[in-house]
Amino acid sequence: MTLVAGVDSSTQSVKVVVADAETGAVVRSGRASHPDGTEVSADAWWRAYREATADPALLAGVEAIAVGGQQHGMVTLDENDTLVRDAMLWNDNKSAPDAVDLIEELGGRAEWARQLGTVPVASVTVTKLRWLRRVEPANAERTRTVMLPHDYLTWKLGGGSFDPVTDRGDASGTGYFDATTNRYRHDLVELAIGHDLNLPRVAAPDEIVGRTPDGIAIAPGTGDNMAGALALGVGSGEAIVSLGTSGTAYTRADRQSHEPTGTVCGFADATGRFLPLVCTLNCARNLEATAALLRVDLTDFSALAMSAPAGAEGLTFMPYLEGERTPPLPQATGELLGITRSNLTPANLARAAIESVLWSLAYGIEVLAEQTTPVTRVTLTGGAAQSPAVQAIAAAVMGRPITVTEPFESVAVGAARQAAWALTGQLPDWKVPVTREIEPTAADLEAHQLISERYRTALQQHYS
Ligand SMILES: Nc1ncnc2c1ncn2[C@@H]1O[C@H](COP(=O)(O)OP(=O)(O)O)[C@@H](O)[C@H]1O
Ligand SMILES: O=C(CO)[C@@H](O)[C@H](O)COP(=O)(O)O
Repeated sequence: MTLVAGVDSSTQSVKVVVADAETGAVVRSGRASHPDGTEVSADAWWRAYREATADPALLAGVEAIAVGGQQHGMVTLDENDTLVRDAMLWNDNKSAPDAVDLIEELGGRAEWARQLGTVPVASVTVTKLRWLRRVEPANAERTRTVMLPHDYLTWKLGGGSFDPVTDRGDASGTGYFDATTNRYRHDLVELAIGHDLNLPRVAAPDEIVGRTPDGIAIAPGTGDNMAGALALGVGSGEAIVSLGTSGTAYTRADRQSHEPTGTVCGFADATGRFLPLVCTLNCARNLEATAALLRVDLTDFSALAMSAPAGAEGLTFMPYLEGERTPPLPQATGELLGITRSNLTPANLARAAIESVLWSLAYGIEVLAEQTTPVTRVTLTGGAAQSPAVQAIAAAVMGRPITVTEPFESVAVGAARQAAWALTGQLPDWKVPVTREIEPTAADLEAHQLISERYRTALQQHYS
């Protein structure tokens, strides 16, 4: 059996899978945690990867490897290739004012959307470069190279034996790469940080970019959402919804999107096409926080939520506990609305927490659908997609048929699939493990209307 490995270096943890290159069946896996916080040393990810792969049996016999990584994080290196400072992650909001400045300097939101397909928000790397220049000018001055989290790990895997590389998918989230021409926009790097920087070479998706010291072939890797898309395959009319630290919803497209409000990010996928995507900052951790408040574990939290009626008897949980990216409310905080003496129950609160994070993504899907093609089906992935309540409530909040897969590490498996592609020269035909299809009932469709209207109104009234 030919073995390949895939790595998911995401916000909260690193997961490594080893799979059969022909079928994609996972034969071994490992994981380790990442430090908390929105600024993290890139070396902590490397240490976590080494911890996850410490058992020599894990990677024994593996012929190729690739990394899928959390998007956008700014990793800066000086002229000696030493880290300048901790990486600023996609969920660090400090560069929100820098996003506003950069939008204005290029001529407004519509102009960014026209030129790059993405309107910068604090998540996007280009705004972090500007933040560095504004807040830490000495660090900006020292910076010679900028790369993304997956680029750094890929480079570390090779032991520095090749120049840094990236791929078109992850590069498309930097705010200084044009995925239509497949060229970097060095002018935007200069606009942001004040001087030009070395940027990783954009490798082809099926390229072997180097080897580990043990001789394992290294594929270019990609962003975590692009790797997830590679594992799940995005069918026509389908949106994938990933419920991890971030909530994301994305579809597949043959052309770049130019959505001028910035709700849809015009990213590229890992195969040469496009991956229009909507991302929220408040997702699985809101559920964790609510479960902690209710003093229940995630299993009991799920049961509690399912014991409440759809709509949580009017309890409305505005989910912006960490500010928000979509809609762009970086300074917002959450609110609990519509509280009455009778509806303030643990069950309704659990249900409202789930309805709210799913509603944010349902709202994003409506905008995605307007920009691309009608969305007729939603596939759930990511940690919180394992919750039975999330699965059941998704049909009501999204108002669409929901596909739920068996628990599987889609990002790591997608990275492994890219590794198999680079190794064999052919993108292998791996099966997606579907568990079940949930058709929305008439009651779900009614709940969908009610929840959409209630949350839309609350957003307009309380956050505009
Ligand atoms: N059964 C569950 N119910 C709700 N949340 C869950 C469940 N299982 C895992 N999670 C949450 O999923 C998150 C991890 O998902 P993951 O997709 O691995 O995130 P990331 O890729 O951002 O690190 C954690 O916040 C965890 O609490
Ligand atoms: O910023 C985005 C997408 O634009 C996030 O989706 C990050 O890529 C982090 O992903 P997770 O760690 O939540 O999977």
